[in-house]
Amino acid sequence: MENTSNKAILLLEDGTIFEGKAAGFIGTTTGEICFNTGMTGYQEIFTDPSYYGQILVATTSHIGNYGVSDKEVESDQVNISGLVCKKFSDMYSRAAATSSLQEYFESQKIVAISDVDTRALVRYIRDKGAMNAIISSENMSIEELKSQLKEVPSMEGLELSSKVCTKDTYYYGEESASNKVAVLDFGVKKNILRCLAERDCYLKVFPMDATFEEIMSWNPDGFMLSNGPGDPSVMTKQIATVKQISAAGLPVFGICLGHQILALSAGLTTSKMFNGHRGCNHPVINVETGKGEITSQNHGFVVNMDAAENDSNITVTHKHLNDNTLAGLRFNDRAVFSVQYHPEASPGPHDSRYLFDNFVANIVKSKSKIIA
Ligand SMILES: NC(=O)CC[C@H](N)C(=O)O
Repeated sequence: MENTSNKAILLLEDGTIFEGKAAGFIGTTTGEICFNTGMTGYQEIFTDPSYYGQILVATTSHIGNYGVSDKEVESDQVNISGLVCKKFSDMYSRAAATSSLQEYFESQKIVAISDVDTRALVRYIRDKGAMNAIISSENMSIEELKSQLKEVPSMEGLELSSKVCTKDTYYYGEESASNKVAVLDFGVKKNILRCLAERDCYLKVFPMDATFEEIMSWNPDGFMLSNGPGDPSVMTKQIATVKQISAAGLPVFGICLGHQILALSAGLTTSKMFNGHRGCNHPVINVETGKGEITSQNHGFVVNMDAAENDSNITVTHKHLNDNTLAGLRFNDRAVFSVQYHPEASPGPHDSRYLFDNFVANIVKSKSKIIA
């Protein structure tokens, strides 16, 4: 059934329908539905590679009102598969903006639906848990959309990093910097690279299937394991490479998917959460210092707490204060640590930036030991 109005439909896997208005590119899109509670930073969210394959519901009521800017991207493309929002602004107001969100979505073929009761939708998903969904602004036949939706694979068991990670190695930062960090790219956010380069690090970014030998031949001083989309438990090859990396005796820092892969490489397990954590005001406690941190988060899987707490070589360093899930860990016998959240968060919060300082301090310490 062709759409002759500007109507759009959001259909959830369990048959629930939300109606709204077409925004962005006119078309049909599918993915796992999730919600982000951040009040700002929509362009950084849309371009975060960890959102690949997901339909995002923005709980903040205005999207598009400050336009988009070439400088506020976490990667070179929009990675969400679609957007659901309340008000999709036709107008934007900001001197630094380079175009409107509508133009940006049209150019990247991103389908959106606006004028949805996002409060009701989020409450619904929160009660029912993560599920797949389809948005269409071109086809109004519920039966056709239902059969298209049935073909969409579940996020559980899905490897998605290969869709977004670099295909070729590249360098980032100043070659004259004091520290060489090898970044294993599972879908890295640009701000992770910026945070390291700002701290006197020269980076070589490797594709996710790079071997340990290839990475070591660059002679790095430390390793960054990046964020990324999909289910970490099926990334067998990367888990094995990370096991070799963490045994190399050099400092390692893992963020989000990198944290999960590091945990799996140590024999811990991960599970799919009923609802993920996505927003920029997630409270975490640093168990070792007793200090609270407000963090930006975006994850749908989590490292299981019990096995981590019972592992004699692992210390759980951070916990999420809303649900007590594992938010950070370190190895007891080496300078290897990781967090489930985003210390590189842009536009913020910046409470956890100290983790980059700790990582670089570990590198400096490890180099001085090697020289001594
Ligand atoms: N931001 C990330 O790296 C996300 C990790 C993983 N894909 C998850 O959803 O839990």
